[in-house]
Amino acid sequence: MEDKDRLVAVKTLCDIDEKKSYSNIKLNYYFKKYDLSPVDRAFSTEILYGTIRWRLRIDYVISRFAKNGINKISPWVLNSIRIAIYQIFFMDRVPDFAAVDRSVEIVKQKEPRAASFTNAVLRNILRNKDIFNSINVKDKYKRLSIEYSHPEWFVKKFINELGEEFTIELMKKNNTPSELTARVNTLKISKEDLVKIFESKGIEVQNGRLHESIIFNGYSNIEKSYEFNNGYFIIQDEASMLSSKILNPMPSERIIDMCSAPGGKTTHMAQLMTNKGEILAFDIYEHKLKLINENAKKLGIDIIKTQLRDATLYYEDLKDSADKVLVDAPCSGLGLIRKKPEIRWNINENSIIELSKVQKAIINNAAKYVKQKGTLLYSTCTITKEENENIIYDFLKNNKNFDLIDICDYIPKEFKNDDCKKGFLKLYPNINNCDGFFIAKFERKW
Ligand SMILES: C[S@@+](CC[C@H](N)C(=O)[O-])C[C@H]1O[C@@H](n2cnc3c(N)ncnc32)[C@H](O)[C@@H]1O
Repeated sequence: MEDKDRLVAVKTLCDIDEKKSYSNIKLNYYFKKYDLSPVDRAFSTEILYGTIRWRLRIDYVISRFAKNGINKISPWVLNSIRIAIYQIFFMDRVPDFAAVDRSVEIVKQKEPRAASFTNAVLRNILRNKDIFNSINVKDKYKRLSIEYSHPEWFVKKFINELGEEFTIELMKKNNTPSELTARVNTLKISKEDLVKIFESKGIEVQNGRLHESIIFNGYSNIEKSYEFNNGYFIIQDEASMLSSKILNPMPSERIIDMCSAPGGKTTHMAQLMTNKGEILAFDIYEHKLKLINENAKKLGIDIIKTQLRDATLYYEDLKDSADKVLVDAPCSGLGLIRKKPEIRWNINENSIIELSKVQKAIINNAAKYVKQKGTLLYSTCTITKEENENIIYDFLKNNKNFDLIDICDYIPKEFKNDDCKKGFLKLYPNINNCDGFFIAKFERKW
């Protein structure tokens, strides 16, 4: 079959819309099914993520040419049109006619009667290319929402909380792909030795901003490498690494990780503990616990004990039992929009409220497992107040035996701001060039 790369992008987009599939999982599934070459995979990936990122802006253009409105267009046809528009406006190397013709061909495969409509809409857009840059909407929030392709509630919420200039910078950054960052597994190899191996293989890596972090320069197949499969490194963002570093687990301590899968932080803590001590790692999904065990095995770690537990429930057997407890809570993930651009379309203000209830339940249980003078760390990969500041201040109100503690010593200058003295750190992609993240550390006083 011809042009499998674009077909894969359309199929993945339809699965995301209709079955709420995860983009990365579906994309990999279709890569294998259609046996795509590395070059085709890169092309599909660019079209897919670009189209998801710019969906609202693209749909605005379509809506100006589709007489009966965008809602009347079937997902197959709509997504075929969307990918063509992405190529026309964002990919200089693709000739306009190729973008149009290929999408018309894809439409023909499933809905031949819609081919002439697709052709007409796309050719009309080509004749009126200026429209992409003339967003004819008076309302400021709506206009910014279209211009930067983020939901309107997101624009309003963050302009109210962080100001217009900051929110625009945040959205601009969210629309750029992130670097591929990895954590060197110092239990198996030093950073210097791993970098030397990569250099000898012509794989470009840069030193990261943390002792154990490195950054790959555009190498997309790194997870197929011998070094990855032998556990010399794991893919992880620096913001996520900071969470374990700030908790500062020590060899021979007993740690509880309340929400641990797939084990990025659990295995990092084990690494910081030089694989000595004990980590109880919980998750609510059995299949996700398997991922932790697989990761730990690959990384040469044997101090992690995975257990199927619901962190919103209280377990008497764990009372006062841990030196340190990590709550890396399930959250809206709005700090990860660069890596998972669809998050912005799947989350709304109600889901944030629902998640904050789960987060409250988890942190309050976690506190009961901390020994006297022990520590509790709360983190999320999101930037909403509801899931971060509100949670920790509510927690302090209900747990008078805990205090926030200064975390400045653990934070390199590129990530630091004055809040570290108060005991927390909020990271933004546009400021810190990492995932959006929140970390707060408490000590149990009595
Ligand atoms: C942010 S992720 C954790 C990421 C992990 N700490 C890491 O660094 O790789 C949140 C995890 O919480 C799990 N989870 C959601 N609800 C839970 C619950 N009630 N109890 C325990 N785990 C839960 C999810 O399955 C998910 O794996």
